[in-house]
Amino acid sequence: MHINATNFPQAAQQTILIVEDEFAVANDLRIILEKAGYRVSGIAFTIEKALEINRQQRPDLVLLDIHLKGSQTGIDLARQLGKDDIPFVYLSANTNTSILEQAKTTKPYGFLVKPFREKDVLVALEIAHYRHAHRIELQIRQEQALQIKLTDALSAYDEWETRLLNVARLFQPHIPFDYVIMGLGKEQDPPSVRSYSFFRTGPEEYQIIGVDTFIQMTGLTAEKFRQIQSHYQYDQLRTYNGDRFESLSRQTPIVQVMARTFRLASNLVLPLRTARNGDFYLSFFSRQPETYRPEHLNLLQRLQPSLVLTMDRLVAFDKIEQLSEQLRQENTYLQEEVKTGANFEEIIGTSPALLTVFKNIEQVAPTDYTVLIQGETGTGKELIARAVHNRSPRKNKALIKLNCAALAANLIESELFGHEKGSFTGATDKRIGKFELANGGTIFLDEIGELPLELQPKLLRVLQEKEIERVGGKGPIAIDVRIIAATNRNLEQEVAAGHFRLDLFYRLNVFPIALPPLRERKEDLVSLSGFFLKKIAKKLGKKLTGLSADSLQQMHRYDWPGNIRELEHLLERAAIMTRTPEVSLVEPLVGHSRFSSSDNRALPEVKSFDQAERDNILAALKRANYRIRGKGGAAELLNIKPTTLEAKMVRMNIDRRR
Ligand SMILES: Nc1ncnc2c1ncn2[C@@H]1O[C@H](COP(=O)(O)OP(=O)(O)OP(=O)(O)O)[C@@H](O)[C@H]1O
Repeated sequence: MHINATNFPQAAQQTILIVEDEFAVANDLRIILEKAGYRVSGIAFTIEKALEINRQQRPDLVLLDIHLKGSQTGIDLARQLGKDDIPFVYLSANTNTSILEQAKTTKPYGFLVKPFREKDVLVALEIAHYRHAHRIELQIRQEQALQIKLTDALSAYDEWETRLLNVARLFQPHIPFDYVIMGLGKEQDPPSVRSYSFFRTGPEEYQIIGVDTFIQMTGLTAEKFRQIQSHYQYDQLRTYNGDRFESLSRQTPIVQVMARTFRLASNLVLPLRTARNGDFYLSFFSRQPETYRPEHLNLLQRLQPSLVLTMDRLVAFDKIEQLSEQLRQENTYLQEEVKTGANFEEIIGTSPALLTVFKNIEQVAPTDYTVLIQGETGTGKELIARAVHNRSPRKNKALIKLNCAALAANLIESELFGHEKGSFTGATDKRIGKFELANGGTIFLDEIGELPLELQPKLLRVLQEKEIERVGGKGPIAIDVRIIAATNRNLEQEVAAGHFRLDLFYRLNVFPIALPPLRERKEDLVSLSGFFLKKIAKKLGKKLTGLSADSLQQMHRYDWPGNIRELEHLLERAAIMTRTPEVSLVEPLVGHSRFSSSDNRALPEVKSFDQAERDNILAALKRANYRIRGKGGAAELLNIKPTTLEAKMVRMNIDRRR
């Protein structure tokens, strides 16, 4: 095709400035342009010269070489041209990616790669002219497309991390950055949304910087990180270039640490304050000191309302999702509780020892203090825990019970703190742990003395930080849970023996309640027996009026090592056997009086505590024909819960099927 002014009708009115320090190239260009009907306002070898020519006559377009002699490059001139709204097309030979990236941010109207053909030049000018004439319309269309893509990326059915990484990718051509942080603000709610940051390692590659990686890279301690992170301000849409960035970094330790670690030199913050669901923000950082310009601010200002709406909606969905998951699991848990019949709360007794306990409950229930209930097995520790919960402001939320002795060693952590899908073999679904389930309510840690040593620091962390971390999770989740712990062991002795951490003991022992054994409140025997007989009569469908005088006398002489649970089981056995409404004990209660003997001549053999416990379990298993649960099972004979017995057997390596 022969090219002249007729093929490019707009050429006749156009004035072009050529900024090029290679004379031969500049001259070729001049010839091409003039032949096509353009007017060349001048050829400049330097930026200064170009500015001077422009002052005399404003060109319609500038052809601009990126590499120029002198300290300034074509990119510097491009910034000025952008401000003056003069369109320009870059001329470049082979250019490295970093220069090209920078050039792109100046929003050129085209690129011409040297060496170029005449036709390439004229077509590039034609397109530049068209784009400049329709730039507002084009800009609106591009922004709309970006807005739609951002909303799609944020709403995708993916993890937050993936969604936000895609958002970062979408922003890159418009808001250049080397490092970006995206996250929910200080009132972090719901816990599934957190801060995410991405470090650019290549044109399309990003490294995800999680909290752990960040801590590792910066050399901060977790504690210090938390502390300085909480001071980060992001409530204004602002750019920090050059000196302003340096002063920001001096005033804000977290920015200083990031700047040092990732060699950052400028920052642009976009706060996204949602009406209902906390504050979100995007913070872009660049290694160039003057990256962020008014046009970036303007673009973000225009995108801000739609991003705020999207975030508000998504976070609300997340909250609903989380609440319904909690409700679902709470429901399953409560159904199981109802089935096991452990849901009633009637504490029988008027003995002074028990009245002191009642006073303790009244005192501590309305507070949020951690309660430690200590008492022998079967004394009613769980009942007391329920009573504290039911009299507390948390009574309408769940009381979640966790038997620390009955946890399978490899699943304890996931049971307590939950896990993310795929975090270990067999974790096919996300699961909420007991702590999260108890959020807003109370968690009852039964048999706390049995908690394995290696798990104790984790529990301590929950108590101190009031946050948990799911197995395979992305970060801590804030929780609001009241703790009630119970044990039949002497925890101080356990601490002395090195089985229990002292710091955890102090953290739990905030408000101790000592539950007296039955032998110290025998005055309650009559009312307790009456209560249990009524319950048993209903269960068995038998008429039972009370206990025989002889049985009551025996019961008063007895020491009740298994306490109230033992009493309940004893009465149940007697009630099953009885043929009359008046119940008599099946076997006489003798030989268990551990503390009444003063016969020093025939002292019994003394075994270590562990050996005695083992022998006792073996004896019970043998007598129960190796049956653990149910009537006459080993657990009942030992007066402990079957789950506790099973856990003890695993720990002591006792085979359940002899
Ligand atoms: N004061 C009481 N009034 C009525 N029932 C009671 C009382 N104390 C305990 N019980 C009953 O005795 C049984 C054992 O109580 P619980 O399970 O609370 O004991 P525990 O101290 O938690 O035992 P363990 O140490 O074995 O866990 C339960 O069935 C409980 O309802």
